[in-house]
This record gives sequence, structure tokens and C-alpha cells, in this order.
Amino acid sequence: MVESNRLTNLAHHRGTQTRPPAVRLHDVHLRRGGQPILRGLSAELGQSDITAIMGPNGAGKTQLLRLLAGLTQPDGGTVHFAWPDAPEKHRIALVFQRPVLLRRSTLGNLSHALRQYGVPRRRRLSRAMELLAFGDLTDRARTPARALSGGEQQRLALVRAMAAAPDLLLLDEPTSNLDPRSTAAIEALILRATAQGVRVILVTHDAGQARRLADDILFLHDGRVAEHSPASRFFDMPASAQAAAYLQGDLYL
Ligand SMILES: Nc1ncnc2c1ncn2[C@@H]1O[C@H](COP(=O)(O)OP(=O)(O)OP(=O)(O)O)[C@@H](O)[C@H]1O
Repeated sequence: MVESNRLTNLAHHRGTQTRPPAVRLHDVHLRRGGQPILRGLSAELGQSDITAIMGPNGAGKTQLLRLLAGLTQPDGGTVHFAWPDAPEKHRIALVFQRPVLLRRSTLGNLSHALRQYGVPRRRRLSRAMELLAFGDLTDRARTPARALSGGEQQRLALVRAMAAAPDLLLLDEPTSNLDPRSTAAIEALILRATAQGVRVILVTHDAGQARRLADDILFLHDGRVAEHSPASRFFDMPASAQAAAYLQGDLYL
């Protein structure tokens, strides 16, 4: 409880200064298996420190995140990043809902990632140690990743994404399988990442988490943006009928 209040306060005291968006989506369409998934989605994202993408199951949140990560291309419309070489040049990192880790130690996973990201060999160990400390995983350095708890595995996945020194960190329901204590640890890590200048876009169904962390909420419904509002306004006075229904637990597709 103390931890969660601390996070709430941190979130409220963090600057909500606006920057140019990290990514601009215009009239984006995406089809899968012959079905429209995203249907003319337009949004400017990454102006604030943390944006939460919310919406009911099947609204298209994960597909939008995959698009932002460059894992899929739109069937129509445009996606413009603030960086000409994104997402190829490691400016954007994605953490999946279930951590995908190598069958190596915690340290081995980080060293491998640093090598992949082109960090010179002489700098890898010191950078890996920094990342371990960043994730409160120093005492787990030699532990096989598969022997870590679920919360520790997700922390490792998150700090491994930080090994890319990303400008934009995309997180798909990073705490959906975790208990409150592990969730608080991940939320603290997310805030620490923003303190280092990383912008975060996270998909979450956890309204409490979105309230604690997010500056703004992008609410998707049926492949479109139903609402994009500052978090305080979204929760106190949602502008769209869909968001109001979702927050009351009434929205089904
Ligand atoms: N490869 C695919 N082929 C066909 N349909 C797909 C494919 N991938 C996703 N879909 C469909 O696209 C829609 C959006 O999926 P997506 O995973 O983005 O939703 P979501 O908002 O993240 O949902 P959830 O909250 O359940 O994770 C869903 O109806 C899903 O069934």
C-alpha cells in the first residue's frame, strides 16, 4: 500500500510536459485472416512519459503495439516515427506479455542482448551489471533465467529491453500474470525508465495501474480510437460512451 501510494505520488509529480510525438499514425488499417483489425486508426503517441492503451479484449491493442514495434506493416494509412531510422535501430523495444528468455543465466541473457545491440565486448560486462542493478537483479546474476520467479523474469525481460537503450519502450500487459508485490516492482522499474528519458507505451487492463502510471490514455474500441485523454480526465469523466461502459465493467464486444 505504501509502495502504491508512493508510485501514485510519483506519477502525479512527474512532469507532464509535452514533446513532439514519438509516432504519428494516420488512418491506419490492418487486416488479419481477412478480418479488419484496425479500422482507420489515427493517433499521436509518445508526447508524455507514459501512455496507457486500454480497451476491451480484441479491440486491437496488441496489434497496435506490434505495428509500433515494426513487427507488422499496416495494410493502409501511415505510421511516422520521430526518428528516421526507427524502429530498426533499436530506438523502440517491445516486451511481450509473457517473457521470452534464453536458457541461460540472468547475466547471460543480458550479455547476449548487449551483443545483439552492438555494444562492444569491453563494455558489455559493466553495462550488464548496471542493468542488473537497475532491475534489482544483482543477486540473481548467475541464476538460470528459467529458475527466476515470474516477477523476476518479467523484470529481466524489461531490463533486457533497456539494454537496447530505447527511446520508446512498448509493454504488452507487463503485470497481467503477477501478484501485487511483483506488480509494484515492475511499476517502479517503469517509472525508473522514464526518469532516464525513455517514453513508455503500455497496454493494460488494470485501471489502477493506468491511474498510477499513465499521463494519458488511448482507449481503443473495435479497431478505432474511441478516446485519447489525459488520465485524470479519462477516469473522472470519460468522454466516450465506450470508455464509460468499460470502466463500469459493462463493455462487451
Ligand atoms: N493472426 C491473426 N489472424 C486473425 N485474427 C487475428 C490475428 N491476430 C489477432 N487477430 C484478431 O484481431 C483482434 C485484435 O487482436 P489483439 O490481440 O490486438 O486484441 P487486444 O485488444 O490486444 O485483446 P486482448 O485484450 O484480449 O489482448 C482480435 O479479434 C483477434 O482475434
